[in-house]
Amino acid sequence: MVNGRLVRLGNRAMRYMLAQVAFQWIALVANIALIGGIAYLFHLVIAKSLAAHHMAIGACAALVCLTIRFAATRAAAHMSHLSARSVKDTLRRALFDKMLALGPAYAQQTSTSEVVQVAGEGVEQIETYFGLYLPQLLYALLAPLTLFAVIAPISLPVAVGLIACVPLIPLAIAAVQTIAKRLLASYWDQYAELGDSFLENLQGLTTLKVYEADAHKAEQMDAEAETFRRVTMRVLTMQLNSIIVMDLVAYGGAALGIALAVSALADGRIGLPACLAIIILSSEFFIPMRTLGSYFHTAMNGSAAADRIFAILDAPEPSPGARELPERRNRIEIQGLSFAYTPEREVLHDVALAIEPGSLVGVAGTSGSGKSTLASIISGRLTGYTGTARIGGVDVRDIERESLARHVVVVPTSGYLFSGTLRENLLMGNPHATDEQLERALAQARIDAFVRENGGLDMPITEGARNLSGGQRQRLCIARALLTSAETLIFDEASSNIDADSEAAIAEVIREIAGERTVVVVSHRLANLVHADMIYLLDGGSVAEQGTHSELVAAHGAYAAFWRAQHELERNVA
Ligand SMILES: Nc1ncnc2c1ncn2[C@@H]1O[C@H](COP(=O)(O)OP(=O)(O)OP(=O)(O)O)[C@@H](O)[C@H]1O
Repeated sequence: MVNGRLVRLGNRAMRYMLAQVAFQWIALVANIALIGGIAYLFHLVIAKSLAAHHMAIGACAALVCLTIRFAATRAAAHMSHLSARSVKDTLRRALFDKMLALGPAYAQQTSTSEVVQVAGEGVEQIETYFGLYLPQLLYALLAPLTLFAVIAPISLPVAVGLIACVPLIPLAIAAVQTIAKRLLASYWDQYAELGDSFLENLQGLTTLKVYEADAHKAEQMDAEAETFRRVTMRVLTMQLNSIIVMDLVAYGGAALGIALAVSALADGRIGLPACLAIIILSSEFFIPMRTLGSYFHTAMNGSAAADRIFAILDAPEPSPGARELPERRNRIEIQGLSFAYTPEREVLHDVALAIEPGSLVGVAGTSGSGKSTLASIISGRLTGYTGTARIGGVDVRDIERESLARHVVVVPTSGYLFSGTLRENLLMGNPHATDEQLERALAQARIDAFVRENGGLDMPITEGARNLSGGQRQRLCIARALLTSAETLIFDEASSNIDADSEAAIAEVIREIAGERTVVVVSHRLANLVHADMIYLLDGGSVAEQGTHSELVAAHGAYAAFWRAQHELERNVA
């Protein structure tokens, strides 16, 4: 009934929870005092000794009790809010820290929609667990014991009869718990699946429209939504059924208490005022347990959401390196490097290569040969490799993350530009850059004229940079990369999918910056590598050939064959 790990995580909220229970208990005591007072006045009425001053004292006492009850109930609600807020804060912070700790490789451990779901809806569900369920669990233990202590001196058999029924509710809860756990795990699976499809279809909506596949995808999503609806209904049915069982126990128990009190009255063991007090208090006996039962289902949902959060929090993190790299002249050296995304298939085998500081190195190969994987290893995004990948003599895994990020910058096929102004996007490369430096980088990336004509550094960038062409976007990303002080720039197919002018401009930039910095160009298009000091040709995850362009062409091997084929194709197209 209690998720130990979740409770430990919400440790900070514990004092609010205890305060909440204390306030609930004070409200209960005020209620008991009020009922006791009413019973006493009733006793005076029966005894025909009720005087005016009794009425006045009674009214004052009732007012005090009601005020205390009201204030304590309000304070308990406030404590509930504080503990929920503290837990939400802790959980969201833990998830956020985890994402940062996983770094750029987080997508290998979890999906974006899963993180969004658990951090949003999942954490909200856990709020109920801490804000309502756990305090109620404590209160539901405390309240019957308190009432037992009050009723026992009046009538021990009635008190024993009432308290004997109380454990039936937790027993009913425990009975449904196993079913509920299985059902809720399936509920969250379906929910995450639906979220994944929704996000993917939304992101690919244009493609779906272009290929008129949206109707088919809509049907698939309808089917998934229907499965989710069914599992939601099963969860609700289970919850309603168990609430009925708990109601039967709660109201049956209260009825038993009333019956016992009336029979004690009939036998003359208690008087009418005591009987009246017991009748009112016997429902109080079960209300806390009954309320606990109704919170239980939301709490179970929160507990199931917590399991998903823990799965993310438990994802193995790349061990943080601590070594700083020297600012300049770092040689990149790879030896016996192998890597597999999944145990069944190795995508890099025994790769060996060296990249001299300030050189221009090309990595060529057909699609799927492992070029981007190699780039990701050098930039520290993939860490689960065997063999060595060293920068400046230090294994990439041992380099402190920020030092590595300062040293190696990857310009991917389509870099991300954020909505805002161009200046804001460029300053990500170097927050201290002056306008002059920004303009110089734009000029170096051959995009300055376009920027000048479109509002300069304050030109707006819309969401997803949709107001720019692919080539413009790419050149702006290159300008941003140039603003960094990174010694090594890796262009991973940075000029694919763009117009010929942009491609030529990017090739020129790359040649210009080589020498000042180390440049690695990953490209399946060999024309981009002609000027490289060294080219490595990957084939099926291994280095098949290496040398300069002219050496490789002269060798008449696989590179030469690719070169001739690409050359031929481009001439025919032209
Ligand atoms: N995240 C991943 N999970 C599993 N397999 C992957 C993943 N990324 C890449 N692969 C596989 O690893 C192999 C190498 O992929 P990689 O992207 O490094 O090739 P590439 O040479 O850069 O290809 P391209 O030129 O098409 O970009 C491919 O067979 C691919 O299917």
